[in-house]
Amino acid sequence: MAVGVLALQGSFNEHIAALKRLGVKGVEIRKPEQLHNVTSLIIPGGESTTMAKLAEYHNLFPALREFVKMGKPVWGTCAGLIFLADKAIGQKTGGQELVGGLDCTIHRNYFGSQIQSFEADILVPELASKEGGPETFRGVFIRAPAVLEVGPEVEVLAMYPVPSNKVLYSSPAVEIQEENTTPEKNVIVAVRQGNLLGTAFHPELTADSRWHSYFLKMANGVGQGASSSIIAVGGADSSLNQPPRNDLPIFQ
Ligand SMILES: NC(=O)CC[C@H](N)C(=O)O
Repeated sequence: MAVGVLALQGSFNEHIAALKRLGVKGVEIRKPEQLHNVTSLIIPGGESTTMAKLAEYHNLFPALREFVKMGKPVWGTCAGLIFLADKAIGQKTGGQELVGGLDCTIHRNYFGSQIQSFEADILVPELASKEGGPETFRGVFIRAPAVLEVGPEVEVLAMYPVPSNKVLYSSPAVEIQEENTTPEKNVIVAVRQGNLLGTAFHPELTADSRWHSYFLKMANGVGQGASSSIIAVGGADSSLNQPPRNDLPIFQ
């Protein structure tokens, strides 16, 4: 079956295009019953409060929670990561509904407002060991969240060293200090807990397909003996083992 992409708001088209580059069909999901047609799901970045209101309007929360509980692979990028968190702080007044499932606390706008958005190369040891290619990945952080605390089941896949004079929110993240440098806080920006994957940045806005390829392998149960369930689309390179394309971020 195909990969679903929650298509209420945000960068769902970009995820579908990234999947297509890997030869996989992404299916837009707007209604609860459409989740029956897919075996995995991407929740894109966008604006989580708006996305939550739309999800509520379409009565999607119970079906999304059920999808997560059934152990189906779900990847949340940015606002999608906020959706998957068990707890979010920095929410608008009145809060917002979350899907939950990922045992962590997220700060919704950890790095500040829209104009504090940035790009940075982040170290991605787990991704590089599974997908090959460079040890770093170009992280596009757009009014990005960060993970403040994780539970024991959560695997940290990437951290970003933020100079502590730029840290807007104090968290128990690890502090590192070298001589003659500004102390840095290592902030968690990518996590995995079983079937759930979360990235605070936007891999769908870069030409490096390794996070999509990594998720497709989760979705295909590679290494767990499950049979392949992803639909390949014609015309694109359907190999998931192709060397990563690292030419540029789509948006620079
Ligand atoms: N690029 C993004 O998805 C930003 C998410 C944003 N911080 C929110 O609250 O929704």
